[in-house]
Amino acid sequence: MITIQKLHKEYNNKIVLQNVSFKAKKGEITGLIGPNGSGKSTLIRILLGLENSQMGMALIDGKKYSQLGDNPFCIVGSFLDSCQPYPTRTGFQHLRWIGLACGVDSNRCKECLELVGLSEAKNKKVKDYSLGMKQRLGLATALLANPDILILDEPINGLDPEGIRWVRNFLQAFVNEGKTVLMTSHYMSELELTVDHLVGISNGKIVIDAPTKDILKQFGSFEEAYFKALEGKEGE
Ligand SMILES: Nc1ncnc2c1ncn2[C@@H]1O[C@H](COP(=O)(O)OP(=O)(O)OP(=O)(O)O)[C@@H](O)[C@H]1O
Repeated sequence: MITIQKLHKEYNNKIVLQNVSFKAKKGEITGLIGPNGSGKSTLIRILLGLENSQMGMALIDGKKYSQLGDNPFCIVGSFLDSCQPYPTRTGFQHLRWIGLACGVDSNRCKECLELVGLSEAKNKKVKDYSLGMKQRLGLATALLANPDILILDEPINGLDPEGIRWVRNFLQAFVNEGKTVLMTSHYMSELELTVDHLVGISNGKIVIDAPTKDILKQFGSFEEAYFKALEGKEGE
């Protein structure tokens, strides 16, 4: 489980996250939406120990990332849009390099390439991968140490419909094993099909935190729910 509790973050006196609290539960895909600059990536970076917050907590199974032990990759796998593989390495070399850092052997690297459908492209250089192939490689990297939790920043960005469908099916099978996913995306209608729970953020504040089925029952779509929630906040 991922627990975000009263998180507060400022950069140069500009508030980016304000009293943000929510949970991403086991057995569920939780989607995090919000416009550009609303604080989604900052929240994820805090969760992964790449940034500090001024107040509040971001916990993975009750612990800060830095308290997860010698091999946090076994507990949580992540995919950050900003982390690009070295372009002249092959897909396999990229995984092998990360695998060596987290105690994973070359068979598991091959297995992960197979899982994401990149076996045939394993000896191709990353610079020759399409965007969709790079996204798949990012997912393979997150899965390398067989974690129970995935934290994915924009995993479907730029994917074609087949790729998006593949990621959806993959993540749903992942949480059906009792695992946890937290993912961000701008594609609201795709998230309707993918996530079990939605958290909406605007100007660093939570504006939605509800199960998908309740949102769709009440508003018909994530888009309607999100913009209604913003109207509600404007009136406060
Ligand atoms: N290292 C930093 N120093 C100063 N300001 C930052 C830094 N990182 C992020 N910000 C600011 O924090 C705000 C939130 O950025 P963040 O990247 O978290 O938003 P986001 O919701 O992920 O946006 P997007 O959807 O465009 O990826 C933005 O105003 C951004 O300029």
